[in-house]
Amino acid sequence: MPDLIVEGLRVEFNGQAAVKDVSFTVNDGEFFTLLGPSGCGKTTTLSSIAGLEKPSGGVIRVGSEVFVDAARHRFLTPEERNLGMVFQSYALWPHMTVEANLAMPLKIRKVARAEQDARIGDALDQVGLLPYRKRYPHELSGGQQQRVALARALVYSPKVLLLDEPLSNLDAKLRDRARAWLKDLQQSVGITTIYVTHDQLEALSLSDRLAVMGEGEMLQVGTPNEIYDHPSSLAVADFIGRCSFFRAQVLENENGTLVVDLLDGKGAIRVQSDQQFARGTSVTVGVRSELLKVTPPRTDVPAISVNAIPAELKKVSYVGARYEFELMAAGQLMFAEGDRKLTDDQVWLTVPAEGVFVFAEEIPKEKLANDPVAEVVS
Ligand SMILES: Nc1ncnc2c1ncn2[C@@H]1O[C@H](COP(=O)(O)OP(=O)(O)OP(=O)(O)O)[C@@H](O)[C@H]1O
Repeated sequence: MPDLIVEGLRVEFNGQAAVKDVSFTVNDGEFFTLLGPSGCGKTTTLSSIAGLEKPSGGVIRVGSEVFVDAARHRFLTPEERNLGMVFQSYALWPHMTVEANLAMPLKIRKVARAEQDARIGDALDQVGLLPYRKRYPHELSGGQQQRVALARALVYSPKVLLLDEPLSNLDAKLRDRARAWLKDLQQSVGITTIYVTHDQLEALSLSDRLAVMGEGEMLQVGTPNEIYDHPSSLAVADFIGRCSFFRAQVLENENGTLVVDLLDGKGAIRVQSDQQFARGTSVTVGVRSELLKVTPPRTDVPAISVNAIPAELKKVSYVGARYEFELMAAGQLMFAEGDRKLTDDQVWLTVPAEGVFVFAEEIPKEKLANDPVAEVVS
């Protein structure tokens, strides 16, 4: 199956751009995810590929076939594109059996009766629902209905599969199982898939590559590891995983080691960075919560690490296998994790020298500790 190419996509609603100059390529057989907060333009991008929105700019191609070329006023209809689609609401026809639901797209495409039966059998087998072909949707669980919706999207061998938050109606446990099952199915069918979600766990676990979107733009495209370990901006680091941020100023920059002064007068920390910053540059240091270490006040931390700073423990949450901590340190609200409960108010927070991010960007105002949200949390 061919690659999908989106170039310079722009979509406007009432003169306002919901998608601005978005470009990406999805490789043959790849599971590619559009990830981002609500309203950032994921569904609009997917709908433009499906032919449900009419872009005002850009080109969309699958292999050599041009679906959209806005400058030339070329827009194929959804039917001409032959793409499989599954949305949040499965939209099965309630008065039709499972097999009748699957037969519908084949009838529309005028597939011969004998072939219809064979294809329906194959598609139901793929999703593990062959024995359920005579049932009606209300006789199936939510997860099973979701599988029928997927079988219906696969039954006519589409070029590309488009999935918009297809697991969001399932409860947490079922969702975990459905995620594993969906990945296996996609790999066994080998179909190029574009998946839309705002759930980062889903995106990281399912995708070969993903695109993080923000306010109608592409912020970063990469593998889950690239995006988690090397976010290109503060916004991406903040959206993926849980990150704490320190405002700092560069004191020294030698051989890949930065010494940065925390701006609340609590001292300096040393971090590794392959980026060059001039002395005096204002930077933001980002640290993943799982890398921040919290230790009780009795521990002689300064002897162990130069990167230990005093912190005030604000909140402890038990989340099963571990504890999550919210702390105030260096004038900022911080997030950390640990396997032991802590009860002291005053603790040490150790920042690792490696694996941190240094951005030449200011922390957005709403992230600062004195904003109303942070105050409510503390
Ligand atoms: N038909 C429409 N008319 C006007 N504005 C729209 C329309 N559809 C979407 N928008 C606006 O375009 C922007 C992008 O919407 P879109 O649905 O693509 O976001 P999303 O990232 O998929 O969000 P969510 O995760 O909440 O589904 C939003 O600001 C939305 O309000």
